[in-house]
Amino acid sequence: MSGDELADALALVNDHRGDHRDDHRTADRTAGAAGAEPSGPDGSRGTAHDGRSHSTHRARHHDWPTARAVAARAGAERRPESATVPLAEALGHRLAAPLTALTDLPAFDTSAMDGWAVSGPGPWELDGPEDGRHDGSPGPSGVLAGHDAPAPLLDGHAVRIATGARVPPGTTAVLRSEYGEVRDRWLRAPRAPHHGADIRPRAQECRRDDHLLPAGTAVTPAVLGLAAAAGLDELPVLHRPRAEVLVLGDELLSSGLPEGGRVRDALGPMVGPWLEAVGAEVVATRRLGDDADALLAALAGTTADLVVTTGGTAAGPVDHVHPALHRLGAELLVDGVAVRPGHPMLLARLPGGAHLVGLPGNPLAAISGLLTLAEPLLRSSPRVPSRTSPGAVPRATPGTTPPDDVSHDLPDGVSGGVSGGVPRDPRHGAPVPLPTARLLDEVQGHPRDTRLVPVVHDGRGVRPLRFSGPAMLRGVATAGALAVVPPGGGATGSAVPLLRLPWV
Ligand SMILES: Nc1nc2c(c(=O)[nH]1)N[C@H]1C(S)=C(S)[C@@H](COP(=O)(O)OP(=O)(O)OC[C@H]3O[C@@H](n4cnc5c(N)ncnc54)[C@H](O)[C@@H]3O)O[C@H]1N2
Ligand code: MOO
Repeated sequence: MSGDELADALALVNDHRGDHRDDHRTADRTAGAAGAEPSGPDGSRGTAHDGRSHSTHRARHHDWPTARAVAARAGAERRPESATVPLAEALGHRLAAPLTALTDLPAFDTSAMDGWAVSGPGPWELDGPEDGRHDGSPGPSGVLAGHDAPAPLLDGHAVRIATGARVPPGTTAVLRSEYGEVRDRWLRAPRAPHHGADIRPRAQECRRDDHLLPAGTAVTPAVLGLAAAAGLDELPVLHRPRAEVLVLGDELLSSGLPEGGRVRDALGPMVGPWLEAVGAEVVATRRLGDDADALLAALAGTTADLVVTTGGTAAGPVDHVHPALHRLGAELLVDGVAVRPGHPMLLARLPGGAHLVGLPGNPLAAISGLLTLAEPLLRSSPRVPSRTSPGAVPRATPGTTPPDDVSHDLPDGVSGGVSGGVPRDPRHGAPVPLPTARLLDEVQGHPRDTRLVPVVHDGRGVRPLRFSGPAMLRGVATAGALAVVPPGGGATGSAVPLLRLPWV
C-alpha cells in the first residue's frame, strides 16, 4: 500500500468512526469496506430506518436494484404537460408531437453552387452583366439567393447564379464558376454539365407534411435548426420535470473558508446542475438551514414535480426530513437503501403528487442518492403525453425509438448496455442493463450492501479511485463512472456494472 493509499485508508476509517453512531459497527472495517455498518440480516430494517416510530409511514428499506426500479416506476407515473413554445424556448425539452414539415425542403429548385444557370447544351449566350454583379440596371441580371421568380431562361442562354438562389424556369443545369469561361458574352465549358447538375430539386429533403422526427425526441440545437428550416416558429414540447433543491444544514457556508466548525456547502452548487444534466428543469436551489418549520412549509407549498433535499435524512437531533414527511402524511416509497455510501437516502410521494428525493448530507452519499433514485426517476419520465392538453398532440408513432436510446461508443474496456444505464422503458420502469467493465484492482465489499465506487477508465478496464470516502468529492471529480460492486466485493478481473456520470 502506498503512502497515499494508507492516508486514504486512514481517512476512510476515521471518517466512519467520526460519522457513524451505529451500535452494530464492526471492528474490522478497512478502506475497502468503508461505510460497512451492517443493517438487518436480510438488508431490511422493517421500520423507519432511524428507529423513530413513524407508524403511519410505510417504511421501505430496499436493496439497491429494487430501489432503482421503484424510483423508475415512480418517474414513469408522471403525466407530463405539454405546451407550444417559441423555438427559442424549446431547447432541452422533448417533442410532444412528431416534427412535421410545413414546407417542401428545399421549397424550390435551388442552385447548389456559384456559377451559371444554363439551358440546353453550350455554348450559351449570357443574359445580364458579364461579371454577374448587380449593376442596378433594369435588364436581366444574375440571380442571387433570396430573389423571387427569376425570369425564364431561354434555350441556349445562361445567367449568373449564386448558391442557394432559385433556378430560373428552363434551367437544365448549373455550371460551376470554375468550370466555365465567359468571353464576349458567350459562356463556354470544356465539358457540358449533365442534366440537373448542381441543382437541388424541390422537396429533395422532405415534402410538406412529412414527419421528420418522432414525438419524444430531445430538442437539440440541430433539431431547432431543422424545425426552423421546415418552416416552424414554435414547437409542441413536454415540460421537463420541474425540480426544486432544498439544502438543509445550519453548519453550511455559501462562501469563504470553513471556520468555527462550519463547512462549505458542496451540494448547493452540485445538485441543481446534476439534475439538469439528467433531464430536470431546476426552478430553485434554496438554503433552509435546520429549520423544521421552514422545511415543512417548503414541502407543503412546493409547485415542483420533484423536491430534492440534501442532509437531514439520518437520526440526528436536527435531521428533519422524516418528521416533516410524517407530518405531511407523505408516502415513503424508499426509506433507506442497502448501498454504501448513501444508505439513508429516501424517496417519498408528497400529498400533492410531487416526489421527494432525500439525499444524505455526506457529499459522495448525496451523489449515490442522485444516481440511485433521482436519475432513474427523471429518466423514466414518459416521453409522450398521456392526455391531450391545449397545444398538445398525438402520441409517438408506435415503435419509434427516441434517438438517445441508441447505445453510443463505449470507452475501451467497457462492454454492452445502454447509454447511462438508466431505465428507459417508461411504461414498465424496468431498468435496462448497465454497461460493464473489468475491475483492474480488487474492491472490498460490504457484507450485505452494494457499494458504489468512483472509477476511471484505464485501458482494458476500470480502476477504483482514491479519496472516495462518503464525505469526499476528490475522487469522483475525476471519475468517469461509479462501479456497482455487489455485496461481498469485486475481485480483480471481475466484471462490474457501471453507472456513467451524465457528462462523460
Ligand atoms: N445514528 C446514525 N447516524 C448516522 C447514520 C446512521 O445510519 N445512523 N448514517 C450516517 C450516514 S452513512 C450518513 S450519509 C449521514 C447522513 O446524514 P444526513 O443526511 O442526516 O446529513 P447531515 O447529518 O445533515 O450531514 C451529514 C454530513 O454531511 C455534511 N453535509 C451536509 N450537507 C452538506 C452540504 N450541503 N455540503 C457539504 N457537506 C454537507 C454535514 O456537515 C455532515 O458532516 O448520517 C450518518 N449518521
Ligand atoms: O456512508 Mo453514508 O451512507 O456516508 O453515505
